[in-house]
Amino acid sequence: MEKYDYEELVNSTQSFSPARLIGRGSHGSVYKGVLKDNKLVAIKKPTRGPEALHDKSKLDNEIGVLSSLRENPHVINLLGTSQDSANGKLLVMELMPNGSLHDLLHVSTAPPTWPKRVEIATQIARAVRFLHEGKPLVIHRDIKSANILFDSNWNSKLADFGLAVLQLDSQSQVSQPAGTIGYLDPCYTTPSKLSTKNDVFSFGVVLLEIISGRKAIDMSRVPSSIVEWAIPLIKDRRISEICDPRIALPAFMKPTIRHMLCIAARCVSSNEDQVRPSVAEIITLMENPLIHHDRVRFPIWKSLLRRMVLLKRRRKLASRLQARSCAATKQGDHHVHSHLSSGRLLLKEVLADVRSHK
Ligand SMILES: Nc1ncnc2c1ncn2[C@@H]1O[C@H](COP(=O)(O)OP(=O)(O)OP(=O)(O)O)[C@@H](O)[C@H]1O
Repeated sequence: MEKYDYEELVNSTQSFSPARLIGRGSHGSVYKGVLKDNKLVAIKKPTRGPEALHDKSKLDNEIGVLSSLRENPHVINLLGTSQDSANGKLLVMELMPNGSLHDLLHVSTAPPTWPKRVEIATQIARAVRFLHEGKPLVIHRDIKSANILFDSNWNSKLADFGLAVLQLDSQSQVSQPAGTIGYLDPCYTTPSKLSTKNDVFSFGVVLLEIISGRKAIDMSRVPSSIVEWAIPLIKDRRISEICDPRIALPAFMKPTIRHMLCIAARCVSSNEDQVRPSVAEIITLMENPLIHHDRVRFPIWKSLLRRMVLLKRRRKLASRLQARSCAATKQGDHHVHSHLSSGRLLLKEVLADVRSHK
């Protein structure tokens, strides 16, 4: 991890000018910086003012957690830090120029396509698995669409580790429950309830958000919570009512989206131990189509039914041709008979029949 000279960061952001401000979070402001070698970076600087002390500890925590992680394609990459006696620590990370998933879903006028939504969900799940299976294990505690950012190739990465906890850290057991309303696991009520399943709950909310295009909490609707709204609809299999109405769901995507909604419902279940899956299980479910219960059940029945119908038709046709063959033999029509007995005519007719019913 690089140690940046504070003056270089000042110059790279035109003295932290408002023109370079990307946005403000709860524990700092993020600026776009252009380093001497023209490399583009994002620089997080604690906010000044009465909340500065709190901001500083969150920023320190973010630096501590990010610097303990190996590089991962779906987790924001920490490039380095800088220290200034007056301004404290600054965090330098890769620049994510395409904004957040929150903006893509709720601000942009071009909502993502259905395959893109599935890709985003899969990439976030991979990021969470990396954190949960890593050494040390990390619980993010603030998985939400505003913390999922897009790089120049529109790949998603999980960012904002201000609330994250390292499970090996003895302090982690005493952290007070924290997160964002709407994404926060209702089972996480005391410090001792901290677990990876808290992140799974938040991931489930993000899945619902990705599929519906609805905000986690929307005060203009009843119910305002996406979980309360979506779960009864999923149970009643009213899938089309959940899907983002701004973009038509193609038929070929329906089984996948139905399957993803079933995963989301399990993620937000209050039965943490038996129903809520681990993120490893979520990825297995997402990546292995054989476990796509909904996806498999209907096509298998459909194709079995279709095969039975075709088999019946073939048998009928075969017996018709058999009858014609007998008649031709009786009448001495050897031309027709030779074709029929060699099976060529039979095969041709059967194929034509099958094709006409495809
Ligand atoms: N690496 C980055 N590249 C580009 N933009 C970023 C980067 N990191 C953060 N941002 C943007 O900077 C703003 C502030 O981010 P930050 O992570 O501090 O807070 P937040 O996620 O918005 O809020 P909170 O900390 O309250 O959860 C957000 O608009 C975010 O999208």
